[in-house]
Amino acid sequence: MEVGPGTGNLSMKILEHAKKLIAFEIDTRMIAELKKRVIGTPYQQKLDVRAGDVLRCDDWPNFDVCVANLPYQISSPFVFRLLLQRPLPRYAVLMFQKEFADRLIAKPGSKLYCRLSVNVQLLAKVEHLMKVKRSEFRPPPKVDSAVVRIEPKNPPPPINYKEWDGLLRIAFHRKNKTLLSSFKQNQVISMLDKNYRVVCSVKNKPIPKDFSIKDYIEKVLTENGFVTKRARTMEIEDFLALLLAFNKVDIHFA
Ligand SMILES: C[S@@+](CC[C@H](N)C(=O)[O-])C[C@H]1O[C@@H](n2cnc3c(N)ncnc32)[C@H](O)[C@@H]1O
Repeated sequence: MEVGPGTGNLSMKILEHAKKLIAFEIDTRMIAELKKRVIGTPYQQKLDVRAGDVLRCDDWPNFDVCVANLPYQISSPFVFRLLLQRPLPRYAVLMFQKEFADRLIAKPGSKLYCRLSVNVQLLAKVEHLMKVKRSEFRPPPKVDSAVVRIEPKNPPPPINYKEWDGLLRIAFHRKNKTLLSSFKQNQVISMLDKNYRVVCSVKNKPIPKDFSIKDYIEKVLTENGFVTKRARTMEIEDFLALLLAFNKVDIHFA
């Protein structure tokens, strides 16, 4: 599958090697151009062009490899849509704006390490393949690009993704602060208090009169060695351990 065949040569190159290419394209002129290129050639049978917004298409067809020269504004939703695809594709080779690619592959301790890095690396192995300088294009765009290989982990980790992302949002809100300070924000406290009370009422678990979610959270962080940890240096395994520690005592993020 390719997103946006456009007038570039990417689709033609894929058609040389692929058994079949399903290409999504939003621009009708691009669709006409691509169809014109294959008409009467052996590639015509291999090509299936789907008109419309790839992100609005609810049922992507099954595919094993995805190759796309993406419009950069849809990079993030496209990657997550790809990682939610079932059955999982074997891998994707995608071109992104360089800064976005750098965040995808960033490791703990790097300035660029962020929620995006952790979320994608939880679900996939991400590898930088090559830089593509702006001067390689005519006319040159304003930004450099990079090609990245994304190989989804199969099977995917058994995790409640909403819970996971809820935890990361708090931890990365200020990624240089300690977790203790991130979890002491009023908004965070009131959200976690609300969630805790819902869980307790569902479980018929009594809540002591002098209960303080703030103290409860601090206790979990302390007992599990997370009080002074900072999101920017935490490994995926650390976040998984933290989520487990919170969930064990009925603190939930979604
Ligand atoms: C960066 S160009 C790549 C063109 C071509 N693949 C190439 O390599 O030369 C991105 C293409 O994606 C198309 N496009 C933009 N947003 C899209 C969307 N949401 N769904 C499908 N195609 C889209 C644009 O019309 C454009 O043709």
